[in-house]
Amino acid sequence: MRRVTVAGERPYDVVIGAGAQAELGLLLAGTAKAAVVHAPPLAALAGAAVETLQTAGVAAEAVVVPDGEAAKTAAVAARLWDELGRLGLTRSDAVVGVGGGAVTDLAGFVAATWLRGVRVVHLPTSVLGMVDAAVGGKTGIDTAAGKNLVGAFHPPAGVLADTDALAGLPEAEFRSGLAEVVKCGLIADAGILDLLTADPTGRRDTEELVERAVRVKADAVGQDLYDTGVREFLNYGHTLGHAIERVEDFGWRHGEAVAVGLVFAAELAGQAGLLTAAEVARHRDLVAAMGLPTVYRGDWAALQAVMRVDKKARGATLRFVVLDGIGNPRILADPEQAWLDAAWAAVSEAA
Ligand SMILES: NC(=O)c1ccc[n+]([C@@H]2O[C@H](COP(=O)([O-])OP(=O)(O)OC[C@H]3O[C@@H](n4cnc5c(N)ncnc54)[C@H](O)[C@@H]3O)[C@@H](O)[C@H]2O)c1
Ligand SMILES: O=C(O)C(=O)C[C@@H](O)[C@H](O)[C@H](O)COP(=O)(O)O
Ligand SMILES: [Zn+2]
Repeated sequence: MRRVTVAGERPYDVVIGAGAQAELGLLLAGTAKAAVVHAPPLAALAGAAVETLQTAGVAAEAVVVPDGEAAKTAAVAARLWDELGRLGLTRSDAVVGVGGGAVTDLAGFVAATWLRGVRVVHLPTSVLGMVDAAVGGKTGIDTAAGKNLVGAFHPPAGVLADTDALAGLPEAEFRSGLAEVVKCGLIADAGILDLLTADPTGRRDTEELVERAVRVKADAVGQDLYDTGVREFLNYGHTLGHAIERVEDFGWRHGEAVAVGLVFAAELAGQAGLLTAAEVARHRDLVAAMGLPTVYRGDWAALQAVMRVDKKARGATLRFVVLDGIGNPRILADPEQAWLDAAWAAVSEAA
């Protein structure tokens, strides 16, 4: 089993490997009650988690929420608070999130807010959840204005990334998760880029890729839980990516939108003279080889309006994560409109 410790006020481990789920009973030993939150497609895995907990003496109950991004709404959060009330969940009890990033974001947010904070343990079941969403304590839901606009920083008590769960993950979801992996490679770990260049499917080296990406995330989060410094670099590709998700009414997969956002950010850095043409091409070629989109045709004015509510914006100042050379992220504030337009042209008009 691979283990990555996330530093902080209450450090916790991300356990990665086949059978990691079995550690759930140990993690929550002595807990009286747990609510196991999951969407319908993960009923079997959630059922197994409930059984593991019951065997460990925890009165666990499954609570079903809608699948995918539809779970990340205020209405669903309110229903979940009602469920926790019905179960009588107290401050010594716990919430368990079983599923992709949408479910762990919701479960984490509800745990952060219920009684002003109860423990949450995540059992991510998608690549994206394992490498990113379940780790680091960013929790949240969407609003009409955009992605993750309501939320809290609430680190989990533990993350069990059981790679056996990936057997049932649809191929498109697997690929989508790899967008966050290649993001980590581009901002911090050339080894990830080498592995994905050798096998762009990510199938040959899945566990190593998951561990490496988790290490990149843990390193940033351990230094900057509250997103005021180095953690912002984990948002590489997300300024346009989140805007695409919003404009598409959350019908695009997160990783697919981020993939286009990575190419856009590289083009922007090219315009700013921070990346060479070859480095920009490396972004596009690798993302394309991984079967992820590099092109998006849409309403540029609408996308720019949504980007203004990106969490990195400060007042009227738009701030983008860009690379000053591969592996060297920095913030680019208020880029020239001509650079933005040229980067947009490059992702929207590409043949
Ligand atoms: N909190 C964070 O730091 C953070 C980081 C990255 C992404 N996110 C959020 O995560 C969400 C995306 O997560 P996602 O890509 O996992 O999407 P998702 O949670 O919407 O899951 C995608 C689909 O895959 C299914 N699925 C998941 N695991 C499965 C399995 N093992 N077998 C069969 N089906 C399975 C789900 O039921 C769903 O239909 C977005 O809302 C994004 O904003 C959060
Ligand atoms: O953990 C972070 O910090 C990230 O930026 C990771 C992102 O991949 C993730 O999508 C996150 O949810 C985005 O956060 P937001 O603050 O831009 O909503
Ligand atoms: Zn993301």
